[in-house]
Amino acid sequence: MENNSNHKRRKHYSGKYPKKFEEKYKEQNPEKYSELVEHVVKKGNTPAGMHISIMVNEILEVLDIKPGQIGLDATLGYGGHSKAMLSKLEGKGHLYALDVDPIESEKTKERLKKAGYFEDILTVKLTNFANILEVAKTAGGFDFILADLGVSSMQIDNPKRGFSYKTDGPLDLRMNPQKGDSGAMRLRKITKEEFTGMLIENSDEPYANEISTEVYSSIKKGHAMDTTTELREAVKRALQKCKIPKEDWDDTYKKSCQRTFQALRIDVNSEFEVLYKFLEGLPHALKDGGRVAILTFHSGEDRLVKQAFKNYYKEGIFSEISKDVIRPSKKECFENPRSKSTKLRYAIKSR
Ligand SMILES: C[S@@+](CC[C@H](N)C(=O)[O-])C[C@H]1O[C@@H](n2cnc3c(N)ncnc32)[C@H](O)[C@@H]1O
Repeated sequence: MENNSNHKRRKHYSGKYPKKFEEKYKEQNPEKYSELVEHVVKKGNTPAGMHISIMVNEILEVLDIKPGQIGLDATLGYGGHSKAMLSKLEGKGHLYALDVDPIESEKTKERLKKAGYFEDILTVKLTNFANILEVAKTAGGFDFILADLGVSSMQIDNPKRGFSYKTDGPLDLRMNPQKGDSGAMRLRKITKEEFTGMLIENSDEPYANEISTEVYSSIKKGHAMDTTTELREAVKRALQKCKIPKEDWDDTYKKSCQRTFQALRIDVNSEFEVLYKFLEGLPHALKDGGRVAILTFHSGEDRLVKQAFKNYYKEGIFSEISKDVIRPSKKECFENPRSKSTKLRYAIKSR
């Protein structure tokens, strides 16, 4: 009889289609299963392990990239925007691309290499965009800069990263899991009052006090918030005490979970602080006449960008700024629902 002890069977899932991230191994291998990946995208979903870049055409239009220019993608992610910007360089010039995520940026670097983008045209750096001035010094200033803020779909969809309340995993939420405190550690270190403040300042959470009271009474009873499920369940218990009308329950619960996880993520990754530093360095990093485009995903981020652009315009540092935010088309929102909350602003540095 044949010895099959070394033979590994693939994981089985119940039902016709895989539901869990780790079961979607075909989607995570787009080179081998390109037809399936195309099918998933056409249905308006993001394949596991992939990120669909947002407002690519609008960004290319405002950045007006010319061959030979030097550019910065401050948030490399899956590399979709980088690829689009590189194609505009037509093999001449250079693109610097930054990310803080050591896991995904390494994969993206390899993917872009396979697509023919080597170190002569592309430099990938594992660094925070708060360090924009150091990178600009090396590059000699930038003709164009893009920042697509927040997290990638690869980060959100991987339960091990702990970004989503929808799947069970460790309450991590760090874009770089090798640095700093995880979400669970942060909750252990701060007070109930600090958590309330975080929920209000970072996410405008209307049930901030109720949620932090529930979270900290659970922690006091010895139930550490170590997993995404534990935090989600604490949000649920808090809202159950708030007498929310039955017809509003699903929406309220979903939004409070989203806002709670967002608030903690912003805190864990110091997102406002690093954006502030990036915006502060921006005028010095851009060459005269250089262009910048920034995609934001929540009002706190957009407020910071809008204010900085307005100030630089008033001071004469920027010659043009977007009058209003530019939003994704209806078609894009339909094809990629994750683009719905996106706001794009651009600016041009004076000559
Ligand atoms: C929305 S995704 C970018 C997607 C990318 N534009 C694309 O086309 O695939 C945001 C990325 O920025 C990274 N990121 C977020 N904050 C950062 C920061 N302060 N410095 C560097 N990278 C950051 C995240 O790790 C994530 O990979």
